[in-house]
Amino acid sequence: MEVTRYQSHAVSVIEINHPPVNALSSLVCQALFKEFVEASKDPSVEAIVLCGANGKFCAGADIREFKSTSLMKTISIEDINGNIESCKKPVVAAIEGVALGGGLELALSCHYRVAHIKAIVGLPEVLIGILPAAGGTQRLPRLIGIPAALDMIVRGRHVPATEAFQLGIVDQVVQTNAIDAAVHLAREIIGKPLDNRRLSTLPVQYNINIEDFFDNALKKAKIQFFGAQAPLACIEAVKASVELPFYQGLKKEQELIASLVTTGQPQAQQYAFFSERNAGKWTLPSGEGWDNVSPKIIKTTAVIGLGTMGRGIVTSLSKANISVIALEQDEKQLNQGKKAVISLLEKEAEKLNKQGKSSSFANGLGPVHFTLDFGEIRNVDLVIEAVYENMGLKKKIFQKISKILKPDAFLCTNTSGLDIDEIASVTNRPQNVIGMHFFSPANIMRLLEVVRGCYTSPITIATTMSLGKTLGKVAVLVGNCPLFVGNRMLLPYVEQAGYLLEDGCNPEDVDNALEHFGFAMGPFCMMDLAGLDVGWRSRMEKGLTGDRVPTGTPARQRQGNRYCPIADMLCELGRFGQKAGMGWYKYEKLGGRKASPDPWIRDFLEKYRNTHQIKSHVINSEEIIQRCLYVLINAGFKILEDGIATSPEDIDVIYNNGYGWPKYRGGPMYYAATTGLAKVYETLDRNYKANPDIPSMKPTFLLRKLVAVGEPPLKEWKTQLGNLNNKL
Ligand SMILES: CCC/C=C/C(=O)SCCNC(=O)CCNC(=O)[C@H](O)C(C)(C)COP(=O)([O-])OP(=O)([O-])OC[C@H]1O[C@@H](n2cnc3c(N)ncnc32)[C@H](O)[C@@H]1OP(=O)([O-])[O-]
Repeated sequence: MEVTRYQSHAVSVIEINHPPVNALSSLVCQALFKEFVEASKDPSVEAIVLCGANGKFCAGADIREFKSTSLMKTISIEDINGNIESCKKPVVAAIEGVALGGGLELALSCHYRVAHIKAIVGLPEVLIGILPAAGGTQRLPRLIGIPAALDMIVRGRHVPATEAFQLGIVDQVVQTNAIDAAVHLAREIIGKPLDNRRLSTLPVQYNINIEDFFDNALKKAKIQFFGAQAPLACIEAVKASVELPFYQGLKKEQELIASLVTTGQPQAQQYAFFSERNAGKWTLPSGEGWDNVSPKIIKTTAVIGLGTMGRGIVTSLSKANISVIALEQDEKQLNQGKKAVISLLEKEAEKLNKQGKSSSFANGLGPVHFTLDFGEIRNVDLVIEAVYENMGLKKKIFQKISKILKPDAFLCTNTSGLDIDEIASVTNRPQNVIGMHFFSPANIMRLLEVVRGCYTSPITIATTMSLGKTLGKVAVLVGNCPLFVGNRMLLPYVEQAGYLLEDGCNPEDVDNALEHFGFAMGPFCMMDLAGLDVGWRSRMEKGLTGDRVPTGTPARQRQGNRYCPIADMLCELGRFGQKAGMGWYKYEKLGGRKASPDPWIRDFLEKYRNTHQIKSHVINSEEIIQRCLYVLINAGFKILEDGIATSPEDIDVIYNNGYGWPKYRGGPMYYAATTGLAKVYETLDRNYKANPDIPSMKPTFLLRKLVAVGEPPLKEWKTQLGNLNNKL
């Protein structure tokens, strides 16, 4: 039964029961409508309470039912809302757990709302590419005013119960059972007037210049959410609450949602939503996986190395209230690390404070302990090594700690691309060794690549994936290969960006095209931020530049393939990016963030092209996007072929959460599917034939095969490979 009803004296309690989150599916809507009508007609019922089973009010419309072209149901959520709001008997919502999207819209149509202190409310539809189109954009501004409502709706913010009370969204916050409290309130208000509790009948109150306010909001949103259509539609809908009578406002919501669907963005964002949830459902070829391997509970941890990554990881663990011993090799670095962690934790506490939440670290370091003594980590459950990327150093540390730690402790390495098996091979428990590739800043970025080596046991995977979730990360299991998934795909993308400079572009042409596509940052801005010396050092280690390049090697060639040495040349001149005040761009000062195109670079590129007799040509944005993205996508197909990622969805989750890919485009593999695999294949094939010295352009076997079999849906791509390879 999706909806049940029972009576407590004169109060009828209607409970939504649709696990896991009581989403409003068509069946739930029909049942809710029916039960509500019956309760409202029943003469023995004098008041009604709406609630959700299993400690959750309702997470909104059932996203699984959204079809690509229509969001309509036989009975819409707004049909139910209208009925509730106009009911002559008082209706109280008892909010436990979550009241999100259609769930909050349902609660807003009730005459009163009681929330449990731990509940959260919000209208997060914007995050899945739509708007709160069941009256949310019309009722919320009438309840809490335009600025507060707009902020919640445009950002899709989750609001904790205490803040919801301050804003006036809920009438009571209780520490005990919210349903009992709602029933109690319902009894008290029987027979009392309800006219000013029906939000649709109230005027929207404001004392601001509405035209200016919405113009500014639109301008800001166009910058902040560049390219995304849903935030703009949300603003238009809230504006309609002021300009139009309530029922016309509802019509406007419907028009806006219908027009959003035609952009393809809701479909992409809903795909991203479910991909993210599926990423946690890892399964090995052996059948062992998330649903049959139990993780070990991790209570105590240690982090070795307090550089940028280590500090972020310590902060992350501490935020999750997991005890952590932070270890450094000398007093100076320990103190610097400690200062940095304190400052990060203070910022986190401030953030929580603003949300009305308390933190265990508000007045200090919470569960963090700093030490120079390896002996102190002896009894921890799990260690994360976060020293800099040097195989020799990492192996030394792993050898040492595997002798010290208790036998069942887990050993994790934070690396962005080193071989997990080589690191594991020096320990006395390779089955407990795993990669945890955090992204910088590690206390903020949501992505975590969990890297399985060939020895890693299922329980080590389960424990690390579960720890990732506890830390609030989106953990994705990947296989062990140089650079893993995200960075491996980035390599040909950055390489192409270099070739584009040789062929006639300036850095800003490439960045502008890709930022216009929706990336948070183009490749040259990204390199300036990360520091050009990082890639330079790695190329030196690989013998691509520096003393180890054999004499006589042509400047623009390595092992017979095309090579662009421009980044190396900038590094030789000390142009390391933001930290040097110059890189691909110039900056206002050392460490400055405001990039301006540098005439010096233009000059330099022109001379470079002359020296190498390169005929430049005008390159438009479309060519820039295709050249950079298609090689990145091609690398994604190779990763699937090699069994390094479980699915194209996992690759998209990695790009959406760690590489600034615009979520409204779903991710690179989803983008390839919507662009058309044949187009991607043909473009790559043509470009490869013209440039056989760029191997990353050669279409992969999987891409070719998928085109040959008629471009099956993304969910079926992996089945085309059979059991070719699986490193997971
Ligand atoms: C018509 C226009 C007006 C109305 C529009 C709307 O309401 S739009 C909606 C507006 N509402 C939202 O956007 C809310 C979206 N949801 C959330 O933000 C979070 O899921 C959460 C905070 C509710 C729970 O977080 P958590 O970390 O505790 O858990 P978790 O995230 O892992 O999810 C657990 C399971 O529930 C599933 N599932 C969840 N929600 C829905 C749904 N609405 N539908 C269907 N399924 C949903 C989820 O897929 C997963 O399934 P699985 O993999 O087990 O088969």
